[in-house]
Amino acid sequence: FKRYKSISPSIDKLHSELSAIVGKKNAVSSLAAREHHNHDESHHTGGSPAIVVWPNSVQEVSEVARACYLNSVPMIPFGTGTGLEGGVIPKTESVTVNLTNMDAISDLNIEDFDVRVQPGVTRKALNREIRNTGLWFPVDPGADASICGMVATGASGTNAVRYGTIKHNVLNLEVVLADGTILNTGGSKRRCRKSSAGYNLTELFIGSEGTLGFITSATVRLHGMPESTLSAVCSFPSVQDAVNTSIQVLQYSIPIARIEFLDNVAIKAVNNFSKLENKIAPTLFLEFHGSEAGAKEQVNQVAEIAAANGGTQFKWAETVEERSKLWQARHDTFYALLALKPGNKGYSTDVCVPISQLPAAIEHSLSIVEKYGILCGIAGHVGDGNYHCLLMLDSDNESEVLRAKMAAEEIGRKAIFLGGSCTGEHGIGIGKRELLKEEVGLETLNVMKGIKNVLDPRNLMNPFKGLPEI
Ligand SMILES: Cc1cc2c(cc1C)N(C[C@H](O)[C@H](O)[C@H](O)COP(=O)(O)OP(=O)(O)OC[C@H]1O[C@@H](n3cnc4c(N)ncnc43)[C@H](O)[C@@H]1O)c1[nH]c(=O)[nH]c(=O)c1N2
Ligand SMILES: CC(C)CC(=O)C(=O)O
Ligand SMILES: [Mn+2]
Repeated sequence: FKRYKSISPSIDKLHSELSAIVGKKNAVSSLAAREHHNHDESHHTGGSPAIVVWPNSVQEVSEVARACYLNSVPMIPFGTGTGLEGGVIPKTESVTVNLTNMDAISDLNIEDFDVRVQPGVTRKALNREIRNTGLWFPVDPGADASICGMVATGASGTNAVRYGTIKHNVLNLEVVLADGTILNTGGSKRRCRKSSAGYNLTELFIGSEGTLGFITSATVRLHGMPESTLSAVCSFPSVQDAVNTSIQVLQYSIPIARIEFLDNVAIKAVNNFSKLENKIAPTLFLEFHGSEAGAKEQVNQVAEIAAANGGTQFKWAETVEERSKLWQARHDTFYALLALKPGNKGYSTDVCVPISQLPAAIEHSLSIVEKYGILCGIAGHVGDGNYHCLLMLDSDNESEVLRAKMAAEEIGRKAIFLGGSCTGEHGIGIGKRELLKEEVGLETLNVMKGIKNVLDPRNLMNPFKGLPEI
């Protein structure tokens, strides 16, 4: 294989130092390793890392960080590479730290509903491991992402309306800073539901996108498995009718577990891709959790609201297999939409607005994609006010790439105008750094910069991501 040829001699020196820490086979600069770590699932592009390392323990992560710090070489944490904002893509000569070798699940406290996971543990692996305990970890970004990666991006998914986002499900984090310092954000061994002790460093690291340090373990909350689960699909005469239904469900405080919106384009795509036969219309995918009586009561209330908004009768997923097929189809919406234009890349927006502003925001988004002539499907976690316009683009077509970028920016800006955010769950990454400035304002951005400066004074943790240059 071709080894990486660095422009700076310090990279060769660093490679020897890293090999001494993690072992020769875990410090690699082969083309295959570099290319495996030069992309995520987004349309974003950039360079490849100079070296990829696979540490096996928090002590090794700390020593790796120390070596990079002393050689002033940037570091990029790598989870499972399912991110949608280019967060793992090097923008300068860097070392990528792949954390998947650290895959221990420990400290499972069934009575307290909590567990500790290292960065190599994905949400599906955790749920497999605890399946006989009656507990589960509900945060589900569709992809089988690492839980620490989900912490790093501030992820959520289809269950957030009932169980909260990752932010609501983290109790403590173990973190390694750029200079190798190891700390626990809530203090060592802390795993209580509440704490008012000092600044909330745990939340500081949630959504930090690898720019403040490595998350080397997360203590997360678990939930009791519902006694009864019912899933259904309901279609509506218009986008407004579907969205109004979800707003009213929330206004009536119905504890719905999932309420997901798909527009006509997205429904057509998932029908083709996942062999479903849904009516081509604005649609809600719904799920109800509770006791048998409780879930049925929710169903009756939501059915009444849906009918008042012109919704069809619920089409039920009757068996466990049908239910998982339905939700797999929802999780595959990204790939289903891409299959509409083979060879295209997907550019996903991720705005989140106060739920009352959803109809105006979606209507505006549709007018924007029409204005720029971009094929787009919409999928949304409407119960959270969060939706994605998945813009399909031919990355060789410069005009289309530019138009998609302008459309995404206008959609993000409108959400900010409506009191919302340019990103509900995917993060800032490479593409939304300017929008972050508009969203939080210069004063707040300056405080963020100050925090970054304290934790990473040499700007070595995942530079050119998240915060814009001021
Ligand atoms: C089909 C499909 C569908 C979805 C999604 C993806 C795909 C492919 N996602 C996005 C994605 O799954 C989500 O952002 C995950 O949290 C990324 O986790 P990875 O482990 O893959 O992080 P990945 O390796 O991609 O890294 C992402 C960022 O986090 C940093 N990072 C990763 N691990 C770290 C660690 N241990 N310490 C410090 N920094 C770390 C990286 O440096 C990078 O900046 C999503 N998301 C979502 O919230 N809701 C959704 O509905 C979906 N849906
Ligand atoms: C590309 C996006 C549509 C992925 C996502 O976040 C989702 O499906 O909810
Ligand atoms: Mn999503």
